[in-house]
Amino acid sequence: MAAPEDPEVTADVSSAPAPAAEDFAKDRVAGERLTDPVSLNVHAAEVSPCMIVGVSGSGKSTLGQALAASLSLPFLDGDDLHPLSNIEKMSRGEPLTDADRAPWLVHIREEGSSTVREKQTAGVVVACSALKRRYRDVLRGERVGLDDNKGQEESEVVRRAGETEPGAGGSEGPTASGHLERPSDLRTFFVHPHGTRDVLLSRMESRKGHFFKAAMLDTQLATLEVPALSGEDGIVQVDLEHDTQRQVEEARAGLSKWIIM
Ligand SMILES: Nc1ncnc2c1ncn2[C@@H]1O[C@H](COP(=O)(O)OP(=O)(O)OP(=O)(O)O)[C@@H](O)[C@H]1O
Ligand SMILES: O=C(O)[C@H](O)[C@@H](O)[C@H](O)[C@H](O)CO
Repeated sequence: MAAPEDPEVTADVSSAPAPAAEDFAKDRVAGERLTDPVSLNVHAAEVSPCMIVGVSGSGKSTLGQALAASLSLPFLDGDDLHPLSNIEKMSRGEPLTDADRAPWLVHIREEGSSTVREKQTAGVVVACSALKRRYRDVLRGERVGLDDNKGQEESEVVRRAGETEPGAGGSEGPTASGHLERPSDLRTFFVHPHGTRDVLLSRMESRKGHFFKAAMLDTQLATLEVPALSGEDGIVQVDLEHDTQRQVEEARAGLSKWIIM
């Protein structure tokens, strides 16, 4: 995958402190669900993650796996990369805050870039809710503040975590371990399956054994900043009600505006 132009690097800093490695669910950490890596036939040096974003139950994992297979790229599921504390919180029916999501978003960006490096692929497809524009900016590798007005204490957590790591250049993004790539190294695109609350609710209610409670759908919808309406670059919206194969075709058609496939 290749992108013709670099996104602008933001000046502000933030993300949250990275939980220790052992805080992340060992059996969920990236790797076991990766598809076999095969490079795309592309003609430029840059590689690109493609993030499938949206509220719970919108079909991110289903579409992400299918799109990854279609593009012969590895797939990562953001749900597999949450710290255990986030899983426990969502299982109790409590929505995550910006401070809960910040280290997770940084971890996803890092896993995406390390997957590309290790598997030597032209990109990676990742399912991740990324409900707000600032979350997507973190996934783009930009330095942004995450602050959901939960009070000074959380803001402070986020601010401290965003302090530049020793040795990090002024234009480099935030990182749990101090080595996130510059945004231009790994340009990011977003595919959003978008549809109605009724369809989302019926999909979630028919899903058994998932940690996410259907009642939290409304908090997700209230939090969602619809990517196509947020003035962002690199956004493809697909119809939630279309079958997966059709969504893959829509996603590929949209991405072809920026990516040589
Ligand atoms: N295009 C589709 N048409 C009909 N059903 C679908 C489609 N895509 C996914 N589903 C179904 O909807 C449910 C949710 O899908 P999926 O788990 O992929 O969503 P998700 O956004 O990854 O959810 P979460 O973030 O909560 O894990 C599943 O039961 C899945 O089989
Ligand atoms: O941002 C969030 O609140 C969370 O990431 C959720 O969206 C879950 O990860 C997922 O969607 C549930 O399956």
